[in-house]
Amino acid sequence: MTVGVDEPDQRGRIGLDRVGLDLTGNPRVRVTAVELVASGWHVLRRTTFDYLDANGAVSSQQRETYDRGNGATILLYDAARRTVLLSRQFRFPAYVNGHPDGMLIETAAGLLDDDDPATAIRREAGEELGVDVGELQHVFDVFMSPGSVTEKVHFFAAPYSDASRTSGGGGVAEEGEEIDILELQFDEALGMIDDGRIADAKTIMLLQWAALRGPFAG
Ligand SMILES: Nc1nc2c(ncn2[C@@H]2O[C@H](COP(=O)(O)OP(=O)(O)O[C@H]3O[C@H](CO)[C@@H](O)[C@H](O)[C@@H]3O)[C@@H](O)[C@H]2O)c(=O)[nH]1
Ligand SMILES: [Mg+2]
Repeated sequence: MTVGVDEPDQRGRIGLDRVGLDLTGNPRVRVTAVELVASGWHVLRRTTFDYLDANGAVSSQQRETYDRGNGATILLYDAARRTVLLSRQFRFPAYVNGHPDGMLIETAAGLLDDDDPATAIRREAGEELGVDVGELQHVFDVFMSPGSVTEKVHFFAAPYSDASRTSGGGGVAEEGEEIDILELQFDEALGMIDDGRIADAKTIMLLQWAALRGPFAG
């Protein structure tokens, strides 16, 4: 028995070595082998596939992919007061790669786990920012790092108000989360992209969407 293959791992997963073998959407691609390189909190695979190029030649290629499941994120805004509600938390991968203290300012976000995107983002907005989200606006679905990471992130926006800030937020302590809640003027948040104080992709995308086509457009 191998954990994650035929015996559930710590997150209940099996069949981790079979993902991709049944793909049929692209007739130029035929997956021939999947190797589970590492299976920890997330999963690293090395996949071998035959690739038919534009000249008609077939080559065998390998790609490593990091699979952490899919995620969702949300911009919470108050259009009347021109504010947004963001989180700040320690992100080790950013810290180890040059961010001065690893304290990243982000839109609320989380992994879907077994939920659909809308359910997951309502859960995360409550856990992280203490907001009980009403009507949701779907913005777009994005592959954030398609050369190596499988993750697709579902983007949303929703209004918030004092009345919808129903709990303290702050994250789930048992999961090691410690999240500060930041309420910022929208124009200040945009300025923080320019000077690097906001350096998270999903957050920049949602703030720029809000300025271009969302609640602060025009
Ligand atoms: N023990 C352990 N815990 C981990 C590990 N990696 C993450 N965690 C924990 O797993 C939980 C994940 O929290 P979520 O809120 O569900 O996810 P997220 O990390 O905020 O992810 C969101 O932001 C990412 C970065 O922008 C997105 O990539 C992702 O899709 C999502 O939107 C956190 O408590 C985190 O500490 C690990 O390697 N080991
Ligand atoms: Mg999160």
